[in-house]
Parts: sequence; structure tokens; C-alpha cells
Amino acid sequence: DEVIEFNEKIWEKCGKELRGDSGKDVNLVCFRSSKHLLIQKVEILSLRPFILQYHNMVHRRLAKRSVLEAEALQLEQLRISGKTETPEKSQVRAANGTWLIHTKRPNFARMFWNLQVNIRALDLSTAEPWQILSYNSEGYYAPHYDFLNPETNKVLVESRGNRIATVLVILQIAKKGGTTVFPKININIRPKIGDVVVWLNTVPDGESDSQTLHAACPIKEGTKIGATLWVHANGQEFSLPYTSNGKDSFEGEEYWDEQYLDLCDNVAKDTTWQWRRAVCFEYLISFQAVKVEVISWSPGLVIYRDMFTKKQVLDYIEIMKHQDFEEQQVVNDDGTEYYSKYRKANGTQIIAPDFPAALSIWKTVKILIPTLNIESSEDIVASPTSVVVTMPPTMTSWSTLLKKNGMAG
Ligand SMILES: O=C(O)CCC(=O)C(=O)O
Ligand SMILES: [Fe+2]
Repeated sequence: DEVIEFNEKIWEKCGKELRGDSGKDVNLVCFRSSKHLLIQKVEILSLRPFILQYHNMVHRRLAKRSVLEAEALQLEQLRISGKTETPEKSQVRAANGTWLIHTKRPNFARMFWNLQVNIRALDLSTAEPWQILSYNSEGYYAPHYDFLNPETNKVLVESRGNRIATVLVILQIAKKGGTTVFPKININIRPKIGDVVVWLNTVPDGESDSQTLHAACPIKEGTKIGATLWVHANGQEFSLPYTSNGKDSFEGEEYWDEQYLDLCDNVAKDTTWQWRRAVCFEYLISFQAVKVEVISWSPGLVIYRDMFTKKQVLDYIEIMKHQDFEEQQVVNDDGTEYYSKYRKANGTQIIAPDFPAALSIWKTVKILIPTLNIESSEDIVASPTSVVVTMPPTMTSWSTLLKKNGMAG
């Protein structure tokens, strides 16, 4: 806490808004940091159902090694019979596949932990083992729901809850075809190797979401390999608002119809990375988007925009009205106190748990900045100016954020 005196140059800067060079074209980024500053690019493909595409989450090399690891197991042909009208497509899925325990094979284990660290809102240990699917030419996965029918999967659903989320890792892409299509919401994407697509299979009350119908489009050339984690509800109660076992009202729609196939040929969605679509996925936790602006990479200096709700801010200001602000003294090593000439401000120190409004602020910070252990911080230091300046009184939810970015909400 070395202090240097204000000089002319620094005073001048006080009058301007400066952003250095690093943040210039970065308005909205997803920011994670523990020891290094790492950016995770996350694209919202759809709000309802909630579908995210994480770009380059798994390193290409790890993806490649995982493919070799899976291939060494000589994937069996998985043919699951389904109810379908078209005889020539008499199967739900034409792919080679296998199950792999999360942590049994070294590369899949690394990938598993890699995902778990990055997707903190989901407890991936509740997932079924890795489902590896390798689609050769003519391979496909007909439109289906991942949500299980509780009647026909009684044991699994009763013990582990239903498949509330799907995490699909793309390990290899087909030369042609093989996109992932969500026909009911007009999304057809071709994620890159190392991309991870995550979606929720339920609506907020826990029922299956009919809009999540999806498929792997027929492969035209090459081989597509994906690894899926179907994440179950039990054990997620603290991070997801809806974790009931849910009802499945949409079972059995496992066929290709012409319309769906037409969609496959039309990669309607441009998945090239766009900064304006970046938000922090962490905040799936409370369905709150937090905008993080990087001011400087080194030292790491960021602004979390709109982190608190308006109510939080107003409640906080309310308790501050009843605090005594005074010019604070600095304590010498020998215990004597003095007024510092380096700070001219009134302040007070409060213990967060003593005030619900302060505790709520504290908890938000704790949840939304998980990479810092704020348990070890000093008590909240409040001053009238810092409260007003650092907390913009706007409420940000997914929908307002998306609207601001020109996306339908
Ligand atoms: O491979 C794909 O694109 C879809 C895979 C899928 O639907 C699943 O694993 O549940
Ligand atoms: Fe699926």
C-alpha cells in the first residue's frame, strides 16, 4: 500500500476517462481469472430454451487425443430402435458409440475437469458417463429430446433426477453435413473442434421443454465425433433454480421430416464469434448476466458492469444513511493513530452480516466473482461517494442485456 503523491500528470488524468489500449474493442467479454487471465468466449444461441456455445473450450490437442483414446476402444455400432414411420430411416441413431466413465481414461478425465472448472453452474459429477458418438458418412441422430420419460426410465430418474442439461463436446467435425440442429427454434450450428454446446432441457418449472428438440444432421462427408454429458438434476439444487424431476410431455418424436432435413442443409446461424454476444456464463446461476469490461490485462483490472440490482443499491444506501461517516485515522505500527494527508474522505467500516442489505451485496460479489475468496477480505469499507459511483443503479437481466445487444429476448 505504498502511496505516492499526486503530481500534475496524475491530476490531469483524473479529468478524463481512460481505458488504456487493451480494452479498446472489447466492450463485453467473458472473463475468468484465477492465476492467469483467461477469456472464455460464450455465445448465447437461444434464451428459451437456454443454449450456449462455448468457443474453444477444449484445446484442439486434447480433443485430438481424446478421439484417439476413444477410437482405441473400437466403438461398437449402437443401433437403438425407435418409433418411426419412414422405413429407410428405421433407426433413431446411426452412429458408432460407447460409454466412458468420466475419469477413467486420462484424456477424457482431463476434459471432464476442464469442463467442470469452466462450467461452474452445473455439477457435472451428476452426469451419466461420457457418451461418445462417432458418425460416419450417412450417420445421423434423429430429432429427439434428451429429457428422459420418467415412466420408462423409472430407476434412473428416481435416483438421479432427470437430464436437466446436455453438454456436447465437439471432438471432430464432418467435412460436410453433421451440423447440430434445433428445428423448432430454427437453429442449425456447426461448432468447431473444441467447442462445447450446453443447453437446458427443462423450462423453469422443471418440465421438459418441447423447444429443445434437436438432432445431429446426416453426415455428407467425413466423420463427426462428439462426446456428450447428460447432466442430472439431483445434486444441483444450489446452482439451478429448477431441479425437479419434471414431467416429460414430449416423448417419442424421433423421426426426420422433410422440413427438418431442409434445415440441415442450411447452416442458418453464423457462429463466427461476435463480441457483442459475449456474456458471462457463470451467471446462469441466477440467470443474471454480468458484463465485465477489461480495462487492463496486466495488472488485471476489470469493471463488472451492473453487478447489483437497483434494489440492492437502494437498500444499501438506506443503511448507509444511518452510519456515522468520519475521517478515518491510520494506525501506526506502535498503535498510535494519525490522519493521513493522502486521503481526504469520510468513511466507515461495517461488518456485512450485521446488515441484510450489506450481506446481500457481499453475497453477490462472492457468487459472481468466484475466483476471489472474499472470505479473506477486510470488512466492507463504505464511503458515500464510492457507493454512488461504483454501483450503477440499473438492473440487468438476460432479457435486457440481450435487447441492448440487438437480440430478441
Ligand atoms: O451430435 C450432435 O450434434 C447431437 C448429439 C445429441 O443430441 C446428444 O448427444 O444428445
Ligand atoms: Fe441429444
